[in-house]
Amino acid sequence: MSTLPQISLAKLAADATRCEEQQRLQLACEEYGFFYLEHGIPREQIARAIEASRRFFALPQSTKERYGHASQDVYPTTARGYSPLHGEMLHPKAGPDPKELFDLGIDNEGDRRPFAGRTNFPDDTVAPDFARSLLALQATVLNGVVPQLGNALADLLNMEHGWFGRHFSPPTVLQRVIRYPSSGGACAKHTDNGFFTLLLQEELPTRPLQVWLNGRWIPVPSLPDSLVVNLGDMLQALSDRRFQSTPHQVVHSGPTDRISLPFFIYPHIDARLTSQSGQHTFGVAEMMLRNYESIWETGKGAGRALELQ
Ligand SMILES: O=C(O)CCC(=O)C(=O)O
Ligand SMILES: [Fe+2]
Repeated sequence: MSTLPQISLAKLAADATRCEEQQRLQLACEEYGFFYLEHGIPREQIARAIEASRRFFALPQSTKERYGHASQDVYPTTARGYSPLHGEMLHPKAGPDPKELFDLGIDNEGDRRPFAGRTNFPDDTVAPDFARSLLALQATVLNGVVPQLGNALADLLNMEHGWFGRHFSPPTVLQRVIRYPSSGGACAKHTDNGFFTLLLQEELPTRPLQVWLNGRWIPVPSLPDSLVVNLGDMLQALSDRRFQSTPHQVVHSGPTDRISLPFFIYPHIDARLTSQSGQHTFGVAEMMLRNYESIWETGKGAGRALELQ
């Protein structure tokens, strides 16, 4: 059993249930900052991306490193490609995380803005179906989940009609594939810096993802046909701290390694947003670049990591 709220996209969409589901969503955002979302994404599509990712991570280290940050042609280069075990540090006290990962985004050729442009992927001869299955999953998530949830959140913030479409067309997307080794994988405590994160995780007997709520760590097991949503620092700022960007961590060991597929959703890269009260204004590119500098250059960790014990 899980103690996190469960929200249904279908109920948010249907006239008969929308109002009640919006109220439940509001409570989830204000009290938890974390909830399950029943999504309707075909199970086979998720399984296909996880299988292809497992095959990629099983390649020789030297092959995977051909697709590392140095090979990527986006700014910053740390926003794309392969990062080995202990490559990223989310909290300085914990040190580099025992996990390996591959980052991609919206594959828009020729876009030279920060966090945009094409990923240097292994092709099908090297990692069969890796790029295709991940980009197909991205299309499903961007069409079938992001606008529906984004509009519901904008309504709760009393933003004007069309606000979400105006500031998220297209969103900035950092899509990640993570492998936590069975011998002990982890992702240190942090908050996510973006608007919201959608996490698809494998169903495992263990409960590696944990959320910091009311002074203790609460496990967030995978539930069938649901993804986990957590709110990020940008949404917390935009709601004048009414919505919570909740600290979380991963501690994994078990019979198998663990693959997780987070989608970090940010507004349009050129957007400048002002909170409901007018108290907080921030530029998206500027805030994202500051977070990347904190993780990859100054070693201060992700999101509000330094504020956390
Ligand atoms: O792998 C997970 O379950 C969560 C990872 C996470 O929190 C992150 O990468 O920001
Ligand atoms: Fe996170």
